[in-house]
Amino acid sequence: MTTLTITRPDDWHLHLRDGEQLQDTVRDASRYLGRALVMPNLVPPVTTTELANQYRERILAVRPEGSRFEPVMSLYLTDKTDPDEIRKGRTSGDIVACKLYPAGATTNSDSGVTDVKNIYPVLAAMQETGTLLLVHGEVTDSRIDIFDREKVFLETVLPDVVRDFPDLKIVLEHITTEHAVNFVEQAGDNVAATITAHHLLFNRNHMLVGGIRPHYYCLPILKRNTHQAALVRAATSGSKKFFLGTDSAPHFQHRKEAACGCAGAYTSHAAIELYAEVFEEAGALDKLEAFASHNGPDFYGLPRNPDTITLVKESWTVDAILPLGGDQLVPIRAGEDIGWMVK
Ligand SMILES: NC(=O)N[C@@H](CC(=O)O)C(=O)O
Ligand SMILES: [Zn+2]
Ligand SMILES: [Zn+2]
Repeated sequence: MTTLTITRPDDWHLHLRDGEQLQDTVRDASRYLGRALVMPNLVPPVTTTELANQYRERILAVRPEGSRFEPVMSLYLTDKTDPDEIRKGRTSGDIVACKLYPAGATTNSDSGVTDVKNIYPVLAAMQETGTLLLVHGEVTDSRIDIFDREKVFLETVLPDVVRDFPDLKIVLEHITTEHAVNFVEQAGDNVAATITAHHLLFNRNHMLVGGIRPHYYCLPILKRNTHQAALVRAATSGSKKFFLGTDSAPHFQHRKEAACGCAGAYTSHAAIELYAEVFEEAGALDKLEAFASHNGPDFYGLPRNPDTITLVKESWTVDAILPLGGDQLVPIRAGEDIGWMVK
């Protein structure tokens, strides 16, 4: 039996949602994660330390018995975010990062930032306090093709931010292109990226060949296979600039299997197992620990988890549907097998 023991992983990009959905998302997150950076795109968004603290309490309240899973909280930036709110969040100790959603770029981003220049005083406060900037890196200009939106963001928006805030720690979230890999590799040590399991496993053919498959639809959208290959190379390279962020984003089945379906893929039920498949396929299982458990906390300036988990090479079948707040969702790999299991 093949086993793999690694430092306990963290997920640096996770959507736990709220209300009745929380018990289901937190149960999956608690399976083996030490921590998760909890995304603030609730409705209404988590824009203040007070809202983040309340949200954190709601998450902790539904942790399964005995779980030590720790949510790490972030704030949602808007055109109106007050720089003092950043200082408050940092000194009160709990806010380690803020999320930049270009207005309209993705699920629940309507209150996002309309022009990055509007938040320059906020970015200055973040740089000063060591608060990380997490970026959904896509432009929203309707004239730009959806498959080019990440690339254009990297050409037209992010270079200014990197130049104007040389000490700001920036995480380019859920990268999907070779352009993003190159951008991050060429930037200084203050720039890193998260990579999802689904962008490593799939490309746009999985979503569009032989019928349109809404459960593969997420943002940034799956790209062509050459980009997928670049992501696998980056994740399995051993570079400290790339780390695990699932972007597991639950939506009800009926909201995805619809004429206008929601963006988001759910992988929390099997995330580390899916990453293990990718790393094994790439002949790089020895690099999984750095990607899943070391690079993230090192970049965030937080301690690595003190204990380990063990993965066993044993096949199991994913349920066709999973519960979500009294309704249901269709997870990635629904009804299919996965080759690794958490012991
Ligand atoms: N990734 C997605 O397609 N959706 C995310 C939002 C996001 O991370 O962009 C969601 O909240 O559903
Ligand atoms: Zn996003
Ligand atoms: Zn996300």
